[in-house]
Amino acid sequence: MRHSPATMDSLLTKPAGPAIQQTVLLVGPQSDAPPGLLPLLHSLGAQSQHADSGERALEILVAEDIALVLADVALPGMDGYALTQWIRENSRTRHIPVILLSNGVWDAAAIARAYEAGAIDYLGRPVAEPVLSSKVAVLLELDGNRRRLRQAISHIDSTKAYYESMLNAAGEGVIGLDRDGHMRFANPAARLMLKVENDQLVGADYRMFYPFPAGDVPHWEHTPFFHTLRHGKETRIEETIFMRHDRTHFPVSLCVSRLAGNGDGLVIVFQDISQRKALEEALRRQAVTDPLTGLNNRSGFKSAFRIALDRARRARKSVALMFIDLDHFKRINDTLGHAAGDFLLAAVATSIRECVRSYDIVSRIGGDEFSVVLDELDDASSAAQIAGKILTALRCPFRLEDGMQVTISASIGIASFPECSDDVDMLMQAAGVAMYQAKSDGRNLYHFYMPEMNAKARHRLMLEQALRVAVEDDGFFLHYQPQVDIGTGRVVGYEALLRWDHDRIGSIAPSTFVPMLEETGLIIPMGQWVFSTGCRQRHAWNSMLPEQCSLSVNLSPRQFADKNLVPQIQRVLEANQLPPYQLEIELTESMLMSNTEHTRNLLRSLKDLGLKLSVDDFGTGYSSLAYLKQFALDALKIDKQFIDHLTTSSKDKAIARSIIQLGHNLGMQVIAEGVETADQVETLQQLGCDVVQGFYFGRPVPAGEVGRIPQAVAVGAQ
Ligand SMILES: Nc1nc2c(ncn2[C@@H]2O[C@H](COP(=O)(O)OP(=O)(O)OP(=O)(O)O)[C@@H](O)[C@H]2O)c(=O)[nH]1
Repeated sequence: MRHSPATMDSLLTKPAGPAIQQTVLLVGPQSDAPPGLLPLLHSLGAQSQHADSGERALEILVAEDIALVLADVALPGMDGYALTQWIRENSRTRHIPVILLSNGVWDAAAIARAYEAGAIDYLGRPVAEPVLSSKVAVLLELDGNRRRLRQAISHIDSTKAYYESMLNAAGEGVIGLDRDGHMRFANPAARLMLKVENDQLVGADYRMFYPFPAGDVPHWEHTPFFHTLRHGKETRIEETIFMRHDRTHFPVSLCVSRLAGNGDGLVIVFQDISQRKALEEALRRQAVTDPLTGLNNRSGFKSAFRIALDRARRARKSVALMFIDLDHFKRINDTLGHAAGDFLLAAVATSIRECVRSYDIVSRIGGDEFSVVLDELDDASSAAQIAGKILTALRCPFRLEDGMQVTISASIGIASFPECSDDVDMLMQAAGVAMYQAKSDGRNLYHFYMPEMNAKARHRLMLEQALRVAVEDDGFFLHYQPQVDIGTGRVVGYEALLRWDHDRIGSIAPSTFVPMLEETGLIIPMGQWVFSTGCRQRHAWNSMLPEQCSLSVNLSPRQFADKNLVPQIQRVLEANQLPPYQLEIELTESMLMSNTEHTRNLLRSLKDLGLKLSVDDFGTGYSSLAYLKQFALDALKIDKQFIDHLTTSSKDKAIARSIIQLGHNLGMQVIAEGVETADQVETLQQLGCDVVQGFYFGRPVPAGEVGRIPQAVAVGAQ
């Protein structure tokens, strides 16, 4: 280790440790101490020890730290020469200066003998006090310097050991570079990370660990290290690459500082950040991957889609975005459980993957929503082929973990670049709109986005929002339409019909808002409202209407599936003291078709309550009639579409006749809906229909106007 002279000087002049204690050993007769010596020692801060023989002197020399020996030549036993020689030959004492004293004459032979033995000087007795003083003072000063130097070296050694142990223990790699970029030092951590031995490293230049792309090796002066050297400013590099001795690379973060002191070199402290980077990468991957299917998640999809669009833009190719939403997936979860749902989602992911090319981007962007980006298409219409292929693949039964087979379908919306838009979000929105169109057109379909869909979608969104407001703010009301006994002309019932008038749009058709209520689930609170409002109203009419006159209320599929339906109806009946036969529930064929335990239990419970049950829109749904014998139903309602052309179409007439006969044969009443003319009434009379309902007898009216409806009318040509 090199030190500047200034540093060395300060080490020598400023004692680094405790004050120096010097002892002078006088060997000879006690009374022969040279005059003035003891006061001199006192003035120099030194002390004395006395030995009257050479052997005793040896004991003291071994035991104590002596600064100077003044020994008589003539001693009992071992003489001064022998003592001096021993001192010189002993490693512990060889540095101690010895001055020999003699009462005799110092002739040439004696002087030669003294020097040969290792004495530093000789004096004859009587000793001249000034001579002795000057020699002792000089020798003690030299000894003092030696001791201070020894202290300083020991201090440096312990400081060095301290820093070395810190460097050795440090987890960070520490490399020392000289001003030309040559390595001077590397701590064990640096050597371990660089996989290099100390002797291979020291003297090698910075390129050993700091790689550059081939052909672009900057001169030392263009490195960040040299920059630090020149400007003295610490440089931190959050991420760069270092090279191991085996030429493999690894990422590091580092800090370069100029060495303190003469600034002749640099110290680089670095950390291997491979683990941190791997963790970051894992987190990044997690952030873009859907753990269930291993596909991109929504955010992974968006960035991959963005890249695909940029590429297509440059290559002037088309990109098609498909939005795939499974149909009625909720049912799978509800009936088979969430775990089966998850299993199916993973199987669907695999199935979709198998329908596309390996480089097409497949993602799961939500619960049961997938997307496919068909990259670099020559023509967007080939997306149609792939959509068809996906629909077919998804229609194939999937086998679940327990061996059970399930069949599903999907609805697909397709939007293409550049036709629809060149913006990621707009394309996603367009594909979503097209997908909803496919859903509302019956599902298991694909649709390409068309601009007019957007307006429709916006309109629908607006309506949906208005619908929510109306549900909360009591924006709905009921109208009541009379049902007339075709034989007597008496009003035998009223059908409660839900109505909605929007402030700005005006009256909105039930065919528009009822499916929306159903889809949004708002039908549950609305259905409840219809029951309680209708029943309250029916109760209020008690004095005005005959006791047998019933109120019919339509039930939606969601209400039908609602477990709370029966207790709710029961509560409403009780709250309004309504006898159950005054309430008729209108069901649709599709509800009755699902011959599940739930359906059977529900219908049984409704019947047990004493309610009347009728089948609405009969003849428009499924062709199976098996359910008619399964359940105890009270009435069939012939759909308006068979009534409209009843008098002109022999087929419609035949259908109406068949329905009436079927109903009667099964012990049910038959009600004709949408009756608008006297001819229709007459025909229905001829066919034996029981009850008629339609504009001919009265439009649906608010509750307040029901009182004005005559309770008996003339029916047809009686
Ligand atoms: N098993 C499972 N189900 C999920 C997951 N994420 C969402 N879902 C369910 O997927 C269903 C998605 O339903 P929707 O798409 O709204 O409706 P749907 O029943 O598919 O009906 P349509 O889309 O109108 O044909 C909901 O019931 C969600 O609870 C999931 O990670 N695992």
